[in-house]
Amino acid sequence: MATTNLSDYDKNTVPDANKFRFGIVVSEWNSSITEGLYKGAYDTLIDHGVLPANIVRWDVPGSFELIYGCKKMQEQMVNAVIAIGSVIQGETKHFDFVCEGVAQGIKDLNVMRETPVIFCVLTDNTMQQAIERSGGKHGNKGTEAAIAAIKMAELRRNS
Ligand SMILES: Nc1c(NC[C@H](O)[C@H](O)[C@H](O)CO)[nH]c(=O)[nH]c1=O
Ligand SMILES: CC(=O)[C@@H](O)COP(=O)(O)O
Repeated sequence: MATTNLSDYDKNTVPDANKFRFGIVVSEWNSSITEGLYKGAYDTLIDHGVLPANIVRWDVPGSFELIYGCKKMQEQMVNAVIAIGSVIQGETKHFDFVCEGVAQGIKDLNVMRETPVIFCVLTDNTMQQAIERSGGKHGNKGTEAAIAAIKMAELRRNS
């Protein structure tokens, strides 16, 4: 059963993000998808008061490189990091290893360091599924990730 719309949320539950700075690391693989995710995340951050100058973007070759890119981004003066990628099933088990590796790597960054890293990596069976979740009929996971980033930055500030 497909997920509910990823972009539906109550704006009143989101803290003012004017004081926060965010790093966004974007995979170049399936760039038509990752650019849609990035737009969703960027527009949502701006919508909640983040200044354009406080959004830092780095690109990496593929989703597996998100781990290293986010690790280095955590060393920057940012309140939270968003990892953006799109992994689409091919003919082999490579999909499984990339997806599991990225999920575990980003989990490890959240465990080992203080700056939260938000997992905005689509892991789809088909390109159509990816299209539907990066600005299509199921919304935009980039929007969801930006909201999570703001909430986690606030949690870190208050903890
Ligand atoms: N097939 C996809 C990849 N594969 C590339 C890896 O992420 C990595 O860059 C390579 O193994 C070298 O380390 N990456 C995606 O982001 N999406 C894919 O569908
Ligand atoms: C997820 C991948 O790395 C995938 O695109 C590779 O395709 P294939 O499994 O057909 O080699």
